Amino acid sequence: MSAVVVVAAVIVASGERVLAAQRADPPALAGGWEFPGGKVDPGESEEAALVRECVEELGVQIAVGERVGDDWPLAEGYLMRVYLCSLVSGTPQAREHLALRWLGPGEYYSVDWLGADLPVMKTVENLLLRD
Ligand SMILES: Nc1nc2c([nH]c(=O)n2[C@H]2C[C@H](O)[C@@H](COP(=O)(O)OP(=O)(O)OP(=O)(O)O)O2)c(=O)[nH]1
Repeated sequence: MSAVVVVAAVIVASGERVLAAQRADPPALAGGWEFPGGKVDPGESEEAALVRECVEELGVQIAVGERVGDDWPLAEGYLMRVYLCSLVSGTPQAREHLALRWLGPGEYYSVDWLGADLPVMKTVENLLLRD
C-alpha cells in the first residue's frame, strides 16, 4: 500500500509572516498548531488539494509555489508534502480550526507546533531568511 499523502500550505504574507492554524480535532492533536491542509483525494493533484483545503478550512484562494523540503514523515502510512503559498483573495477565517495566527519572524516558535511541523517551520524560516 502506498502512503497517504497529506499536503500542507505555508501561506506567506509580506515575505515573512506565516499563517499557523490550531487543530480542533482529533483529541490527540487538538490544540496543536499546524499548517492548513489535509489529505489528497484519489486522482487529485497536490496543488488542487491545497487549493481545495484552503477554501474549505480558511475561505481563501491561494497560489501554490515552491515545495518545502522532501517528504515529511507523519504517523505510519502517512507522509506530508509542504508548499509555500500566497494569498490570492480573501481573509483567512478559522472555519475548521480553533484559531489562526499570523506569525512574524520573532514569533515562529511562539505556538505549540505539532511534532511533524516543528522541523517544517525551521526549514521555512531558512527559506524565508534566504530571500
Ligand atoms: N493538514 C495538516 N495535517 C497535519 C499537519 N501536521 C500533521 O502532523 N498533520 C496530520 C494531522 C492529521 O493526522 C493528518 C491530516 O489530516 P487532516 O485531518 O488535516 O486531513 P483532512 O482535512 O483530509 O481530514 P478528513 O477529511 O480526513 O477529516 O496529518 C499539518 O501541518 N497540516
